[in-house]
Amino acid sequence: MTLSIAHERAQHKAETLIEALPWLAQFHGATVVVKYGGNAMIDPELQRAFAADMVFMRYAGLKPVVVHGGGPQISAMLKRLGIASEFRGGLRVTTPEAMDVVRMVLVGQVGRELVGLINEHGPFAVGLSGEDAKLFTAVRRHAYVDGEAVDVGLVGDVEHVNVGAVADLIAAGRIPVISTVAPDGDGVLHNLNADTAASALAIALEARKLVVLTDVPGLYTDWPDTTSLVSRIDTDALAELLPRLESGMVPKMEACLRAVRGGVPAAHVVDGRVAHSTLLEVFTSEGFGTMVVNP
Ligand SMILES: Nc1ncnc2c1ncn2[C@@H]1O[C@H](COP(=O)(O)OP(=O)(O)O)[C@@H](O)[C@H]1O
Ligand SMILES: CC(=O)N[C@@H](CCC(=O)OP(=O)(O)O)C(=O)O
Repeated sequence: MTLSIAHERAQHKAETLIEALPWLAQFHGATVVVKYGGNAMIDPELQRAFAADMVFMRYAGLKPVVVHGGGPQISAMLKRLGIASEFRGGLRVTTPEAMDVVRMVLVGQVGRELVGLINEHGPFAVGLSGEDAKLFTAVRRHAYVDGEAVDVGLVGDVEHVNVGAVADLIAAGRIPVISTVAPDGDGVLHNLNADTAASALAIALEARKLVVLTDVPGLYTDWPDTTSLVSRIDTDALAELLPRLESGMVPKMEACLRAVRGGVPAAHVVDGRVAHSTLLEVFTSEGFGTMVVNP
């Protein structure tokens, strides 16, 4: 390699590092809630990149909190066990038998794997479920299909968030990794949609950002027309668009809307198929994906 090429490469690396400076200054000390899901949770290389991003954020002085999904893993385990499973209005119909499997997979498998990947970098990640230290209290909810309320069994919304245990872990420099099952007021365990739970937690923690990983570049206002991808949308425009969105995006965009209306300054949907998508969103000037903000 000639000296000029080596200099050029070094210069490029320095430019990339220095581009992060204003974002490091802006977000130092900020709590960022990240919903981990989609391909980033299935592909081993993307899994490792995600774990590294959380540790990078932590060393950069931010306070990442991870809420993970696991829908595909739950479906696979239910199938292996011969337990029928279906979704209604974007929510899994959850019988008591299925609930046991949801808890086993989310808390005992998906959560554990992510904790292990993060902890390859040091003693950072601690796994919790909504049951731990009463983190979440669930209230049973219905799904809506063509405007009609339908019973989907042990499925809950977050009624109350008790941030104590998560705040303690953050204060101790840990990275909380949260699985979204939670008891209702009577102690009966419910299955929570992970996007919804991430949003409730971001509000309760007064997070500066909610970042939701998905398998598309962002929100399309006219799905699947690829020219309709938006980089920024305000909550009024999003609320107006929401009834016209298709099922996959509904819980995600509802979660972003609720978070921003609940006081989180910005919520982002980013493409988890791109390695290090969370870092790109937080530390680069272009941003990444779709950002939801107040009008
Ligand atoms: N308006 C839209 N903008 C973007 N994606 C959409 C839209 N409408 C439907 N989708 C679909 O929603 C999917 C994301 O939802 P889902 O698969 O439930 O997410 P995840 O598995 O990441 O939690 C996208 O992969 C896309 O196929
Ligand atoms: C009520 C409900 O549907 N719960 C989800 C919980 C997991 C989740 O939300 O995972 P993703 O983010 O990967 O979709 C389920 O049982 O699949």
